[in-house]
Amino acid sequence: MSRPADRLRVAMQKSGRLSDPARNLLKQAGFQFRSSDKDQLFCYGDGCAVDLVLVRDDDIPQLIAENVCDLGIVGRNVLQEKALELRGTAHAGLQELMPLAFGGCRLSLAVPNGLDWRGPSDLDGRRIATSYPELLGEYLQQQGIGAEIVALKGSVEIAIKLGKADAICDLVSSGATLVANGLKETEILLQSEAVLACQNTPFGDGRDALLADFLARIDGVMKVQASKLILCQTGKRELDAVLRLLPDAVAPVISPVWGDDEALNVQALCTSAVTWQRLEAMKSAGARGLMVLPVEKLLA
Ligand SMILES: Nc1ncnc2c1ncn2[C@@H]1O[C@H](COP(=O)(O)OP(=O)(O)OP(=O)(O)O)[C@@H](O)[C@H]1O
Ligand SMILES: O=P(O)(O)OC[C@H]1O[C@H](OP(=O)(O)OP(=O)(O)O)[C@H](O)[C@@H]1O
Ligand SMILES: [Mg+2]
Repeated sequence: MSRPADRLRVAMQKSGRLSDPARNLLKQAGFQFRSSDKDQLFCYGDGCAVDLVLVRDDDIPQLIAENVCDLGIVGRNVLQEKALELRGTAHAGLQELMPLAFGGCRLSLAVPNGLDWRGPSDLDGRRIATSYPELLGEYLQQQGIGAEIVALKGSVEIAIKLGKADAICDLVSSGATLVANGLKETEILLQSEAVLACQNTPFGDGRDALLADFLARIDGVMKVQASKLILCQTGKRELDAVLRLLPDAVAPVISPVWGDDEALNVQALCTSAVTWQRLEAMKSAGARGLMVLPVEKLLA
């Protein structure tokens, strides 16, 4: 099915963990839609050439692979599982364009608490329940482990109690579900988060320019989210030590303090986390009057 060359069609989860953050991201990037009703499954862009398709997250990679949608916001776990499934078919070629810093979780192996875990080879000849048979299969192959994969759509943790499996491979975030089921995490197969996905070949029409603009805006929002402006004062002798704690600062501005020849003002735009620990370290290094401000918009 061919897509109109003058509009981008973006697939995202209708309702679930990724829906609200994905909507917010598009909103922050200035994309608005004619309907904000969640039951409206196709939302036309309002004053922009981007339309939304709201679906189950599992369907997003296939919709992109089949050219029904141009882009998708989906977990890396779901994208990579589908990409492996489509390997060698006419619909291969899915790619991750950009991580989006929400929906963080990991795909992990877990075994009963009581089991003495020595390493992945303990799984040789065992049964492992999972909703990610492709990712698990690839891992087992790489590790040279001969285990049986028991594919389940959900509630994977119960498989051991039901006698269907000896271990599981499932998503973990807080770890509470594992604890509640008497399981312990043993190996991480994949660190996941929501990503922007598309095909790995250019559209070859007007959508390439639309995609470049779309990515520039999303990238701008991601940078603003990560950016903080730090303001402080320090002595001339302490300046180097303070700046060493700001390795991510983009061209810090250093200016004199009126009426104090020994003091300097420091203004630094930081692009990674500004934690309390970092501020305390700066204070110990000689920074005073530390202030951290959010950044609303950035135009490079
Ligand atoms: N604790 C978690 N458990 C599961 N997924 C998580 C977790 N934390 C983040 N995620 C991410 O959120 C994505 C969507 O999770 P959600 O539970 O909403 O999916 P779902 O139940 O399959 O939804 P759908 O109805 O769209 O199929 C996951 O694929 C994963 O990338
Ligand atoms: O480490 P935690 O924070 O406990 O999160 C992990 C759990 O969350 C997900 O299940 P979900 O609640 O989506 O149910 P489902 O697997 O049955 O869809 C996942 O499949 C795990 O069971
Ligand atoms: Mg799903």
